[in-house]
Amino acid sequence: MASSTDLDIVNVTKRFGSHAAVDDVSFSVAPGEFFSILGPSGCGKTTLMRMIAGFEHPTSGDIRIRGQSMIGVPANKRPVNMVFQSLALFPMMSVGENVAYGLTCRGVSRAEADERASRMLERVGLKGFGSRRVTALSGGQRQRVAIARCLVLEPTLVLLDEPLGALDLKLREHMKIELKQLQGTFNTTFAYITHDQSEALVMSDRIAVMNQGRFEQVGSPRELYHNPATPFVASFVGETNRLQGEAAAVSNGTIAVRLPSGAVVQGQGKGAAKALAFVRPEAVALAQDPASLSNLPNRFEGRVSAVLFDGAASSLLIDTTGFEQPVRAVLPQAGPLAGIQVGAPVHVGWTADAMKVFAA
Ligand SMILES: Nc1ncnc2c1ncn2[C@@H]1O[C@H](COP(=O)(O)OP(=O)(O)OP(=O)(O)O)[C@@H](O)[C@H]1O
Repeated sequence: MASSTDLDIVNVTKRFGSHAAVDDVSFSVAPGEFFSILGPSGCGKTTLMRMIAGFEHPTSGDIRIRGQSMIGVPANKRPVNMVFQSLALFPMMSVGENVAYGLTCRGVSRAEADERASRMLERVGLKGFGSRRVTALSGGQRQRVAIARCLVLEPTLVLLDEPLGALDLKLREHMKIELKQLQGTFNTTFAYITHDQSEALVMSDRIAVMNQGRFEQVGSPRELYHNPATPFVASFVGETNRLQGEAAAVSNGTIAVRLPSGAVVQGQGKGAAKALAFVRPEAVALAQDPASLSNLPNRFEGRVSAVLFDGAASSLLIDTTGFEQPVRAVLPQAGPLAGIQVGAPVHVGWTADAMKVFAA
């Protein structure tokens, strides 16, 4: 029977002894989708991926690929290929031999395997590299060989386990974009695991945020960023200011949170005796004249404690009256505040809509 999904994870649990590394996780991935699983070290991402690949077996639940249950199907019989952080290329083989290897293992003739490998190398931008040693390639080129070696087998699903983890920052930034574009041109379904939120945000159609064996939220990068469902998602995805306090009063859907200093912030959401409030740095308005913030329910005075210069991503830390932690705000690119210095007085403000409140 044809399936409208490439991957279905149905109530999958994996226990090691009494510890549930993966705890009742369910999700589906559509054909051609770039789906990421994002979470901190130890949250269970690798265990989940290994179960999909067939290197590990679920304690309970089902894993279906194009509607077919994979329970009991050995790893080498699944229509799945995996790209590892180490890439696991064969250093003794040429680039072309690395890409052709999986095909010859499957009984494809040498001539045809070479032909398909060279076409695949062309598609990943490595035309003419077939006879090179893999050791004579840059980190980014090796990355592309690893992808080519995987895609040449035409898997239904490609699993990628932190494949950019070993690259330096600059190359990682570049490969993020390249990987996304490659996935788009091949229209192959990718399941990607990472602990790097910016990788996940840039590349994914949808992201599952994983914490302690469970999915906290599944959504598009925008949904996760703008409408986090839990405090964990709010703090793990993107930069944010996090304030702890107690929920004071609720009126017209706005909730007031009293900070330990007695200062009160206004936000949207649900609070309890203990509440957590989050506001993104780019939602914090800055002004030298407090009158220009008078329409904002959250207005405070402060003083710049640090200027974190990073080009267009520059930010300010502002010691703010009544706050335990400095408030982080985006450094304006133009106007009177663009050149603001440490020690300068400044007023900060934000709307109640920009502040998400959760019961702690
Ligand atoms: N074979 C195993 N036996 C016992 N415990 C295991 C085994 N494999 C993983 N675990 C435990 O399961 C939990 C999840 O591990 P997993 O490797 O899936 O996490 P992860 O999110 O991929 O982390 P990382 O990003 O560090 O690789 C951890 O607490 C880990 O110690």
